[in-house]
Amino acid sequence: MFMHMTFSVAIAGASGYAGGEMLRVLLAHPEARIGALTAHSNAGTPLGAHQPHLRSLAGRVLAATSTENLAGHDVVVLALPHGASGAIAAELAERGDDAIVVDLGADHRLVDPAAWEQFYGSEHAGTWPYGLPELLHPGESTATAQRAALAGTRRIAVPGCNVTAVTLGLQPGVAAGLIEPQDLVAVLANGYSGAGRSLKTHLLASEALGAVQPYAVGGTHRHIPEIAQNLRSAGAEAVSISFTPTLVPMARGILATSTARLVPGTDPATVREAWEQTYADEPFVHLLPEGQWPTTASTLGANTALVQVAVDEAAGRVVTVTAIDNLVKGTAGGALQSLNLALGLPETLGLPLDGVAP
Ligand SMILES: NC(=O)C1=CN([C@@H]2O[C@H](COP(=O)(O)OP(=O)(O)OC[C@H]3O[C@@H](n4cnc5c(N)ncnc54)[C@H](OP(=O)(O)O)[C@@H]3O)[C@@H](O)[C@H]2O)C=CC1
Ligand SMILES: CC(=O)N[C@@H](CCC(=O)OP(=O)(O)O)C(=O)O
Repeated sequence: MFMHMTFSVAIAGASGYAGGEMLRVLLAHPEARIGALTAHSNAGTPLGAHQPHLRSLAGRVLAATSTENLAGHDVVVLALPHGASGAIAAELAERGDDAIVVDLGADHRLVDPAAWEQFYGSEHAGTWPYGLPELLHPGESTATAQRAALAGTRRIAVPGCNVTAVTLGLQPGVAAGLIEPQDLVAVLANGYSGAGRSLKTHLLASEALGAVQPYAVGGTHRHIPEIAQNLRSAGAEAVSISFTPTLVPMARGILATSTARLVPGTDPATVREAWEQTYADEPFVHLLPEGQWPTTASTLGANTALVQVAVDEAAGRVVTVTAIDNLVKGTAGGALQSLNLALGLPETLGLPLDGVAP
């Protein structure tokens, strides 16, 4: 039994996809009380004009994203383009606001400022505790490692959605020393909502439907240093990953297929055991029974990651597939899971384990 701990929460960027999903999961959380909802170009317009599926607050008028409007809450969630969240977080801190700040954007995820500058081309905002409770650390169980870093924290850097999928797929093999972290390949099928509402307003349905399109090819994607950082945390000395995302005609979902060179002589049963042990007690990361493969459709609306692993003995490689809903386990659900830990609430409180199908 836990003590009730009602908290007020403001969402900056409530007109966007990530902000809208954060609001949806928070509306189902028994302890959350929705405070300010803010936007940028859409400030002054009703929430229902942008999030028509969120009926309970459809008439709420969006305020401008400013520290004045965001101050005075227990929790502030930043669902803003990278750069904007770093600036607002710094202003809130300067003002002395003592809210827990949850950044859904990239600004505070990377530890290495040089990696930030190389991939984002701007000054690094800083590093916050990383909001992936299941992240492995060598020699520590998942129950104690990243969760200990998140318990009671006042700042949470929520992982990139692709990063969550690839990290959860590969980290058991890295931590157990069964795969070569310098020979990794990941290819992802991504739904369009991952690109954000405002980023691709020019896209025509006639171009998107019926086509699969690669993007950020050739080692340029901003999630590469973040994946490498996670796999180093899981025990890799150095990481080399070829990472290729593709856009597929679906609204939500990520299917990440990652392969890695198997350490020669490793028994396939040992591989399965490593993945099984890693996720045996995880509430939201589920290794499927042998022979069943994850699909994005079975994660929609849920804070669930479905994982499978197999050994391709002829190729000498491990193949692991992870499916998530990019907006739930990949963003808002993962954020709320970490926020529950920060607040001392049960980690699973208010979070959907079951999805929507068909
Ligand atoms: N979509 C996804 O699956 C994921 C997104 N994220 C991250 O979440 C953040 C938001 O992404 P997403 O919701 O997809 O993007 P959207 O384009 O859907 O929404 C962006 C939001 O930010 C506001 N905004 C735009 N420009 C500015 C600015 N200069 N200053 C302040 N606010 C601004 C917009 O307001 P307005 O509508 O009024 O212009 C809108 O509310 C990003 O950092 C993204 O990388 C992280 C993981 C996954
Ligand atoms: C389909 C699509 O474009 N997806 C985005 C996911 C963005 C994301 O996870 O957000 P951050 O910018 O917060 O890292 C991408 O691959 O860049």
